[in-house]
Amino acid sequence: MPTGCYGEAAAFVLPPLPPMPPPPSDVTQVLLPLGGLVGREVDLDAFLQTLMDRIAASMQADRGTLWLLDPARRELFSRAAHLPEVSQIRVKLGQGVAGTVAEVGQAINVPDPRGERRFFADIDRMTGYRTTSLLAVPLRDADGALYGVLQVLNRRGGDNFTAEDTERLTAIATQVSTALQSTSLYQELQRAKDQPHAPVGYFFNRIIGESPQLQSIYRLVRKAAPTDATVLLRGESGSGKELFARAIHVNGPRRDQPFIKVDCAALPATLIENELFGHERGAFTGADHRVPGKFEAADGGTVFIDEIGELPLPVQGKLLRVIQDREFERVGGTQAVKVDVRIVAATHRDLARMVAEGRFREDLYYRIKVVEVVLPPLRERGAEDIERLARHFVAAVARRHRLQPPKLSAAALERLKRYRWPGNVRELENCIESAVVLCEGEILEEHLPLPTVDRPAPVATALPASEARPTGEAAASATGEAGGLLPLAEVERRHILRVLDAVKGNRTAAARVLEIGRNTLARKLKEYGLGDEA
Ligand SMILES: Nc1ncnc2c1ncn2[C@@H]1O[C@H](COP(=O)(O)OP(=O)(O)OP(=O)(O)O)[C@@H](O)[C@H]1O
Repeated sequence: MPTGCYGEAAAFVLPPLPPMPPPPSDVTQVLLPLGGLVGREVDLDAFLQTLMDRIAASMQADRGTLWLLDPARRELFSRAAHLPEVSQIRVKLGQGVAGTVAEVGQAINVPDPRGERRFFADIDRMTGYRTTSLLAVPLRDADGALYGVLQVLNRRGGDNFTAEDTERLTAIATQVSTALQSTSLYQELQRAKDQPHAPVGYFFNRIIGESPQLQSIYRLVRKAAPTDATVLLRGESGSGKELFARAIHVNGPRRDQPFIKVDCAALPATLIENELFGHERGAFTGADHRVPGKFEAADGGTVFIDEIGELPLPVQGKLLRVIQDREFERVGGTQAVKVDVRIVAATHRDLARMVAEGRFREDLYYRIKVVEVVLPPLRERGAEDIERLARHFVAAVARRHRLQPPKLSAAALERLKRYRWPGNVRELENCIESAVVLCEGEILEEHLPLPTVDRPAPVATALPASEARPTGEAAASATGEAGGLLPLAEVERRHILRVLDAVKGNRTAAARVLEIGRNTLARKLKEYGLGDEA
């Protein structure tokens, strides 16, 4: 189960949740509609969130948590929480109330956690939340095997949960189990049983996409993630390189250690070495104390080197040494510093060509591309993936801005599918965000901030995928409004402005798409009278 998507990608709008509905007399009234949601839902996170919101509301509880079992690590991990303060919590079996429920397989009702030996106060410390009452029941599959725990916290009005509440939550748990068993989440848990060493819970659930291209990437990433292999991610700007770099980290053995990103394109060449390796006191004027670099900060974890193609040649040599010998010297230092890091790198450039041109070290190139993952541009992932992503972003953005999720009109959807997305998923996300904020009720074609003239996708591109540059809308036409031919400088100006527009004014991303430096871009914008505000 690589993604948060499953089932038919049909139109999905969460029904509005009343702030505090009275407890329904019949449990089925709370959860019956959820069965219908499962088949239609396009975003697993959104589904689980709705589920927990409804359970908390129906139990008169302040919040609820869905815990799932990771059999390899003998741990429970929180998969969805009503108002979660931290993204994921893990507890050992037998630890805390939920861990005890998972171990003994029976419901536990804790009226007052203070002085309750099974209560695990660390969680409150972690979240800053004060638990005053707690009820947790086991989740079992159709065969009766325990695979999780359903928990609610702090009954409203300061009351304790009653024996009737325990019965009610147990009945809800049976229904939740039925609903969950038709999701890919449950299938992932089942798969984990056959692979006792593969930890679960670190799904690619934030990555949306089911196209064959993405499926083969999930397979590759699933194999590479649990190892320490260096991974090179290639793909256009906004195609999801960083997202996959994080997925590799959290699906691997270093997941509890730091993930540190260094963006070589965002730093002047002179500062990159300092950023990566740190410096000793006195290394240069103003260096009045020793500063550790990103490699030291990431010790035990992963360093994500974004836009590795921008790494100056001398720094490439130093990086090679880190990969080979796991050691380096700080700037201005002579003493070797040992580090234990995994390296994941990304680039939109054709590094093989840079090697041939002498701009990238061949030995480093082979060292970093032990596993190479090529992310397709969005336009090559097919209309269905665009639709899935669009629906996912509509729901996510509406949630983020506390708005009612609007519907996407058929014409708007068609438009999204035809557009060529030079800024890839990032551009789609930004486009949907602005449409969600501006529309009322329904996203219509006119809410989408896209160029008005859409051209059909070219049949084939003469460039290799890694080098393919945006065409279609992003490529400026050589003719002006009256059909007369334009001077080269004007074509360039229009093209730059269109790319900038496509990446929502993000200059770093625009410079990357245009394959020019940020400074060059800034200079050109100044020439166009756009100065710093562009
Ligand atoms: N498959 C996907 N599912 C959901 N969100 C995605 C997906 N791919 C990308 N995104 C989102 O799109 C945005 C851009 O992705 P990301 O930063 O990973 O791209 P990138 O290739 O690293 O871009 P750049 O080269 O410009 O740094 C992010 O907000 C990310 O969460």
